[in-house]
Amino acid sequence: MVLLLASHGDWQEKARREVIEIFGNQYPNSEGLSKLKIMTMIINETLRLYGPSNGMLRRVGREVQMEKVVLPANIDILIANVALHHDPLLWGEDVHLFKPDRFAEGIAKATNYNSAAFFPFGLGPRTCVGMTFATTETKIVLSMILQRYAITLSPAYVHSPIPIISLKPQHGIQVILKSLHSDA
Ligand code: HEM
Repeated sequence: MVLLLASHGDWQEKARREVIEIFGNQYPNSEGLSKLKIMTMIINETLRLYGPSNGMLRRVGREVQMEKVVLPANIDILIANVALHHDPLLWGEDVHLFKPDRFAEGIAKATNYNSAAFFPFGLGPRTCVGMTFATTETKIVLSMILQRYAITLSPAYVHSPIPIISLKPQHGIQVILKSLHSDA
């Protein structure tokens, strides 16, 4: 998210305005966190483009037919949510662009009510148990950064997302933080 906000100053500004409107310069509180609409859109769009999970492994228990495809028993399959998150048929030709507006009216609307189009935390009974914790933590940390710093991308940054168990920036993410308060 920090990378995407560093390279999309307009969204960084929108997110900061929302944070200041809701929290001012105070620590984030739980009531305010539930009101962060712009930030929720940004989190969802970030998870769509660069979600940590590359896919989910499953063992096929018994032979199943899915339309023309037959899956034999006892094979392992990878359900690549990352492929679905980048499918132009589901998201449109601008699928590779960072456009949080897609989520302006929620996930159901963004996916055209297709729950299998966006599942960064998995689907069904094994859905991530840390989902609420992870999103709440992200909102708190990001709010506190945006209250204090303007973020720009360092010229040293080289874009190279790489799947090593989860998706990682191969060479790290170098950003420049500029304090928004003269006394900080
Ligand atoms: C942005 C952060 C995170 C993402 C994108 C994420 C994603 C996922 C995904 C896709 C699965 C499903 C795996 C599968 O079905 O095979 C999963 C499962 C799980 N996650 Fe997360 N996760 C995140 C953060 C966390 C955190 C912070 C915790 C713990 C505090 C956590 C704990 C778990 C556990 C225990 C499972 C296994 C649930 C089960 O099998 O019943 N996750 N996560």
